[in-house]
Amino acid sequence: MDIQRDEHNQNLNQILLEETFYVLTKKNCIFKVRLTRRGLHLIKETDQNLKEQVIPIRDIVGCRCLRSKKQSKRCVCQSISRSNSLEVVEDTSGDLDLNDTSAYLYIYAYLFQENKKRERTIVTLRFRSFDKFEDNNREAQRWRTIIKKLIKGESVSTGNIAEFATSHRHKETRKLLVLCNPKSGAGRAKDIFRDKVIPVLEEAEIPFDLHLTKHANYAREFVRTSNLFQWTGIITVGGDGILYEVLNGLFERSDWSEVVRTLPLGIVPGGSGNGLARSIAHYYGEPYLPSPTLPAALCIVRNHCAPMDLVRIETTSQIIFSFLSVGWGLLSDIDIESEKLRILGGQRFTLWSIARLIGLRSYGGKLWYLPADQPARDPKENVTYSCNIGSNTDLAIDSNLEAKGRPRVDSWYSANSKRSAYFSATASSYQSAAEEAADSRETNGGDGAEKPRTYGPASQIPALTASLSDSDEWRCLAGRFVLVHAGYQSHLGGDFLFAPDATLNDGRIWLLVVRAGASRAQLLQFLLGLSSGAHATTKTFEGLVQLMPVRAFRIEPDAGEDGCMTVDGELVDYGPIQGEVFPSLCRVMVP
Ligand SMILES: Nc1ncnc2c1ncn2[C@@H]1O[C@H](COP(=O)(O)OP(=O)(O)OP(=O)(O)O)[C@@H](O)[C@H]1O
Repeated sequence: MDIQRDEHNQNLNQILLEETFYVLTKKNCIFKVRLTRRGLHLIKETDQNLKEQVIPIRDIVGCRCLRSKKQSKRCVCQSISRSNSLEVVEDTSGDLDLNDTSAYLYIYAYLFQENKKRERTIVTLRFRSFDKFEDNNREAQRWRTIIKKLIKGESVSTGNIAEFATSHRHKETRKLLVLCNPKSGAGRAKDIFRDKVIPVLEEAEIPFDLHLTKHANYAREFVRTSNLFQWTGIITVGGDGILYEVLNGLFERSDWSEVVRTLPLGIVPGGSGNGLARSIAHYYGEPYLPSPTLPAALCIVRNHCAPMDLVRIETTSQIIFSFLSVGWGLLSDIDIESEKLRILGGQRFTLWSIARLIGLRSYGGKLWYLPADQPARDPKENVTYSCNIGSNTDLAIDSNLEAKGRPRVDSWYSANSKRSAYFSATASSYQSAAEEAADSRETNGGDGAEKPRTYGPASQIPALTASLSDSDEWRCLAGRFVLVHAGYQSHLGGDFLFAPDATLNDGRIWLLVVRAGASRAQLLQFLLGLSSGAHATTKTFEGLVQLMPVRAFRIEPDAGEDGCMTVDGELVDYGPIQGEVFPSLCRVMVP
């Protein structure tokens, strides 16, 4: 074990490149600069002593080779602030200082400071050993190429390092699609992207195509209909709503499986609800406040991805793929009803929480769930619940997806369909694909344009139309509830720590249940605890509040009552709803 660790450390500390730089402004000050797999080592040698600073590779976002714009007498190896930058330009610029044959390597890093914030640092290395710019540039390019490879996590062998400046010269293969909702939050998403993210993308030399959404569902249509494989990742700038659109647009493509496997999603928080961005920062220990955009920008440029669970939601009228939560009761009421106070920003939630506590409501119904420790049903096992799943001819389109689980009833659903005819408490009734096509022609004014279908993995649980029984597998709570909220990330908002133990791909849905009977004072304490996660451990109203990990759930509200039901903060039809987790179904960009 120790031998392995020693070898690993040796490998990390092996010198890949090394150069000496002088700082002319400081007498007798020499910097030895080394590049190892661990990072960039700045070793300051003076007459008396030797000081070393290491800039870890994981803190470096990129580096660029530049040339001086006007004559400069400084030789640099130091951290300089943006305002103190040299006048440098791209080698291709028409504004070069031809008298200066130096090549400048700018290395951009965001270093952790003692106050647990990240600070931008630029290390500038001036290569000028040779008489010709081309020769100096070759050296600078060698450093640039190897640093870029290390940032991307690619292997670098010492054997062929000499060739790196020429044959292996770095060429960026990534190109990102950016979908920005200019209306999200306080309407600052576009400015956030321009001011906070573009500079980091430029430092990392990652090209992107930016599309501003023009209306609700623009992003959904865009990802459904575009050739997405021209990009290497999809970035959303806005709130959780724009990501919800993108995700569900992806599942309206017949090639969804290839898309979610090959294109990671990146999230730049710019809306009023940024639960996933906050959760990702939490999982990776990245400082989020006061500037939540930086961790997101770092995720985008670092080329690190992690699998993320998705939850397949079935309502009476649609199939949805959800990354954040399903809500019924108090929390959804506050979220949706406070929309009219949008102008107040985050304060609207506080104000409406008080209003809802005064006019406290509860909702009657049944909550079914499959505890997380229950093993998944063997797909080959015979399914015994009473569910009419249609004829095989209806399933032809997605027959390759039918290998496991319940046959694909969802391929008949139209994403925007409002029909509730799919749900029947007494007998299941699913329409065939042919009927659906006929209906869709009617609802689309007979022009033949079909509404999009939802694809995705086949369900492993009984259809929403099938009744459940309180078996060994499924558990049931019946009665009146103040709220039921199913979340799959740690945070459901910037300051809403919903499930402290959740991770990106734990294969769990965290079900929070508050039963009717809790007093207003207890509920106030509960609501106050949401920002710190205290609600998850509080013992003061034992029995009335539960937070439990499950694999699947179903909510069946009593008929005759009305309320709010949300998926990822978006309002859906009030009625029966169920969800099941699909572990690691997509990939997201992480720090
Ligand atoms: N250009 C646009 N104009 C109006 N609405 C849009 C536009 N683009 C997207 N939308 C809609 O705006 C809604 C909210 O988007 P988003 O989540 O990005 O912002 P938000 O401020 O966090 O929203 P909310 O607080 O309502 O969740 C989404 O449901 C989306 O469909």
